[in-house]
Amino acid sequence: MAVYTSVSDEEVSSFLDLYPDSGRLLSIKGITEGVENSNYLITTDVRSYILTLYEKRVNPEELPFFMALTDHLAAENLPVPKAWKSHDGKQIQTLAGRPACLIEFLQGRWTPTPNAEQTRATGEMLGKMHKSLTHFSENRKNSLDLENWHILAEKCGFEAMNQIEAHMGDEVKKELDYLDEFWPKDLPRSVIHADLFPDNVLFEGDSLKGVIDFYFACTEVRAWDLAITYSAWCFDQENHFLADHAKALIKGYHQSFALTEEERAAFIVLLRGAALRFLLTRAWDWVNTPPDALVVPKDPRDFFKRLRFYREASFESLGF
Ligand SMILES: Nc1ncnc2c1ncn2[C@@H]1O[C@H](COP(=O)(O)OP(=O)(O)O)[C@@H](O)[C@H]1O
Ligand SMILES: N[C@@H](CCOP(=O)(O)O)C(=O)O
Repeated sequence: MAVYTSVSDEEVSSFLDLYPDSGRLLSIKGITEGVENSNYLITTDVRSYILTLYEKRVNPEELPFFMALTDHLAAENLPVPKAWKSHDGKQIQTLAGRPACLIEFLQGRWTPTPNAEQTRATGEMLGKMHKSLTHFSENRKNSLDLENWHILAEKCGFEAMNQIEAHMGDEVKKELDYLDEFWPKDLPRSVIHADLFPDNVLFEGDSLKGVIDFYFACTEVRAWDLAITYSAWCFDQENHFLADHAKALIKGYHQSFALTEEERAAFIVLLRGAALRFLLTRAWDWVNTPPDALVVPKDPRDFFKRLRFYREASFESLGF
């Protein structure tokens, strides 16, 4: 579920009046997918829109960065949703007491079980975004970097993680020590998507129609974005490694952008960092989401299993 803030027909009609040629409101439908913000599908007699109301996890001061990022990628014909501009040129408004944007609606649907061709297409699109972002000059600090993984792990509690699954907390502690020692410091950095999971990529058949949800985008080690995407796309729902998906993802990425030798050499460390980052944010939500909450927390054990897989993996088995 992700409809935290309710809006009335009257509020949305007045909101649409702020935008040129937005049309007459026909319907408002709350979108239950997603976890961060409230999203509505708005249909008018002219077109469809996504109305996003930003909830507590997005800092309103950072919204201009996200708008500049999607404007930059869209200007290079990449399929990302731009925020519409109101009569007075503003992309960010207030609605129902929350910062709000009217976002371009993209066709397509996400798939929970992507095939190898969809995975290749996603790698190719990630490479295109990375290429485009080599000349994007804005920056945003990663609020979920190695330093913050330490803080999050302490806040979660190693014992609480051991309760989620035996040894989870102990292994997280060891992994943090490992990453402190080996996390690469000198790899190329740029703005990255940082959350390119299957639920953020829209397809019609195998044709990639859109990339959404840039609200974790930040300035980071660029190849870590590929490691995050790999960790999200190259395992099945029982967390078995999908070697054909891994090969396809890397092949697709190389069709539009190249990894350096140093990035390839560091890739297992980057994968371990990706698995730990999602293990920790999920563990935090797991222990802090009340049982009666409307949002179902995602399972941290998935990334515990993937982390264990990476610790045992050889470079040759990774699909390069
Ligand atoms: N621009 C868009 N075009 C079409 N559908 C979208 C768009 N943005 C979001 N959606 C739909 O809304 C869902 C939740 O959006 P998302 O940005 O992932 O939310 P959250 O930030 O809360 O996680 C997506 O899975 C998708 O179905
Ligand atoms: N991709 C993350 C959760 C972030 O949620 P999103 O709905 O904004 O993509 C995870 O799977 O842990």
